[in-house]
Formats: sequence, C-alpha cells, structure tokens
Amino acid sequence: MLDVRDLEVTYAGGVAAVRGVNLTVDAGQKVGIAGESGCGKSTLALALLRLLPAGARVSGEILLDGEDVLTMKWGRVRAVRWAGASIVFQGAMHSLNAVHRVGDQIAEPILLHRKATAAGARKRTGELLEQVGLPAARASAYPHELSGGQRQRVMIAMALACDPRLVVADEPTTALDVMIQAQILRLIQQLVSAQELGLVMISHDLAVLSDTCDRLAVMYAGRVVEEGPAHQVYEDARHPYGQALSAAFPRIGDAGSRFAPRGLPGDPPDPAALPSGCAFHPRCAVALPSCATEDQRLRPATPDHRAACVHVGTAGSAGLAGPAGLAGPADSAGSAEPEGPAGAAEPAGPAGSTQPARPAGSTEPAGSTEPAGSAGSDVAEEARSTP
Ligand SMILES: Nc1ncnc2c1ncn2[C@@H]1O[C@H](COP(=O)(O)OP(=O)(O)OP(=O)(O)O)[C@@H](O)[C@H]1O
Repeated sequence: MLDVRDLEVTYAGGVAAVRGVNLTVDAGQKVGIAGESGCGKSTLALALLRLLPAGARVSGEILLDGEDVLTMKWGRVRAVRWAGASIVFQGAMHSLNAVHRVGDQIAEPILLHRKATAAGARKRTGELLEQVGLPAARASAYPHELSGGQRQRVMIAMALACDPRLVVADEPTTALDVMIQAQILRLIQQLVSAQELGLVMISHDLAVLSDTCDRLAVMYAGRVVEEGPAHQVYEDARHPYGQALSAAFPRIGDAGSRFAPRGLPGDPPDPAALPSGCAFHPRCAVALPSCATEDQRLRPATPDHRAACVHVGTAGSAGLAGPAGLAGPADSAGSAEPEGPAGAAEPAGPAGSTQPARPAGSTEPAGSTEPAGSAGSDVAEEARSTP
C-alpha cells in the first residue's frame, strides 16, 4: 500500500531532516517509527501527505497504491488526502479549530471529498463519533468542552471520515495520561485491524510502539538505523542506538532485574552539521575507528531484523548482543563484512529496486497480531468517565 523509497528531506540551511528512508506498509499492517526528538519523525509523516512547508527540498518516491505522492498534480494530491491517506496530529487541542463545533469539523472533509449532502454528512459524523466511542450528540460540542482523550477521539474520527486506506498518526497520545493513552492506542489498533487500514504510528516511546505495532523502524539523525518485528526490536535491539533507546525504559515486569533505566550520554547531532561516517558514532560505546569515516547500510541481524551497524552481521555473530552498547566492542568486530558506501541509503536489495529484500515494515502478514474487534466497549467507558 505504501512504499517509500530513498526519501530525503532537507530544510533551508542544509538541515538534513530525513536521509534515505525506505519504508513499506501493507493493508492492515501497523508500522511504528521511533526515535528521539529531532530525528525527523514528523518530517517523514508530513512528507507522506505532501504537507511539508515551502522551501523543503524533497527527493525519492512515496508510492501510495503505486502512485507517487511527490510528483502527482495538486488536484490529485487533494483527492488523495483524507480519502487515500489521512493524518492524526499530536495535540488535538491545537489541531482542532476552537471556534467550530467538532461535528462540523468532522463533516467538512465528508462534504468536500465525498460530495455528501448536509444531512448525509451529519449522519456519517454521528456514525464516526460512535465508532470512536463518543455519543453522536457530542457533535455539537466545541473542542474546549471535551476532555483531552475525547478530543483525540474526534481527531481519529476525522481521520477516518473519508475511509482512507492509510492513517498516519504522529504522536497521537503524547499529551494524554497513561490510562487514556492505553484506551486511545487500543482504539487505534481495533479500528486499523477491523478496517484493514495501514498505520504509520510515530512516537518517541518505544514501549508504546512495540505494544501497538507489528513492525518497528528506529530513526537516528534522519535515517532508519534499525527495523524489524516490533517486539524483537524492543526486546532484542541490534543497533547500539536501538539498544540505548530500549534500555532507557524500565521493565517493571522483569522479575529480578533492577529498576534502573539508563540514559544515553551526549546530544542528538545537529542535522545541519552531521558527524562524518555513522552519525551515531560520537555517542556510541562500541564505535570502531572506521565508524568515524564510513556510514553503514541496514544489514540483516536475523532473517527478519536489520540494523545499520558495523558490528551487525559479522561472521559468527548475529549482531551485537546485550544491552545498549554497554558491552565492549564485539569480538568479531575485526572481521566485519564489507561496509556499504559512505552516505548510502539502506535498501537491502539493489539500489532503487522495486522491492528490497527486507524493507522496513514490510514483512509481517497483514493484521497479524491484533484480532479485529469492536471499538465501542471499553473506549465508551472513557467517554462516560471523563468530564
Ligand atoms: N520547517 C522547518 N525548517 C527548518 N528546520 C526544520 C523545520 N521543521 C523541522 N526542522 C528541523 O528538522 C529536524 C527534524 O525535525 P522533526 O520535527 O521532523 O523531528 P521529530 O523527530 O519529529 O521531533 P519531535 O519528536 O520533537 O517532534 C529538526 O532538527 C528540526 O529542527
């Protein structure tokens, strides 16, 4: 459904926000994008719907059902937005219009894109609100009359208004408390599975993504440095950055282990002046001298899990083992496989190939982990219990 190839986005001043990203999403598949602030997650999300600000330089391809979003005419872009792909932004309070009733805001794309009558749009709006666990009567509310969770449900209803095939959710639960966050995430999972939608979910929270998504791509300095099945990436990360991200979350169910999440020293690099070689090498505990000069491509750590690190895929090793770059350099480091060319994008297949052997987010069967279910039951509880 979605096939992103070698996507590069550079803002004015040479800010390399997205660098050679490849990503695929199938119908019913949930793909998470993780990474710390500034790594380019939102830029990627905006690019998918061609919402980048003027002045951003973009190259590569974003194929939505085979059509390149980056080169299609504006009339076609308008038709694709909402109906082909829609987006749920972070912070519903800032994304909803404060002076319009939420029902009118949900109805607007239905009127414009579906050419529905006013009565038809009203009816559909009521159905959508019920689908996300809110009473249809809440259509007459203004955003400030709803709780944060209810507003985020409205955003989700809006995103579903024109039956898109793909939903991009950019930090959809950032401002919510953990209970409401869990309900919203479950709602998204249920809707995606029930309607066989594709989902790209962006978050800095690896634990949330590993619970919600089938596959996970970890971004660092604009590049995907690790990708694979969500639970594998979370529990058994192979890139030192992926390991550090994972180790930063406490595992409260892990009997016997100390409650000791670890931070990652140093700061994310300035995307206008990236370090040479592997952009992570100044913060990496297992960097080799060559990491300062040679960039890495994604390479298989297991048949279904790839990481862009010189230590991964070395002879006799399945990649770095152990937590967050905390071990010394891998014994086999000296026998690393030949590295990819500096600055190379990461497809495993031939450059520009139509289907890389193991593209990010591509290999899990559609809807493999979440049974379809009704969105109504426990989400309705939040609607009743919130003011
Ligand atoms: N309009 C813009 N003009 C110039 N630089 C930008 C613009 N938007 C974002 N950037 C820069 O691009 C880089 C990536 O930003 P982006 O918002 O995509 O990161 P992010 O991973 O989504 O961060 P966060 O999690 O904080 O939202 C950052 O260095 C940011 O400062």
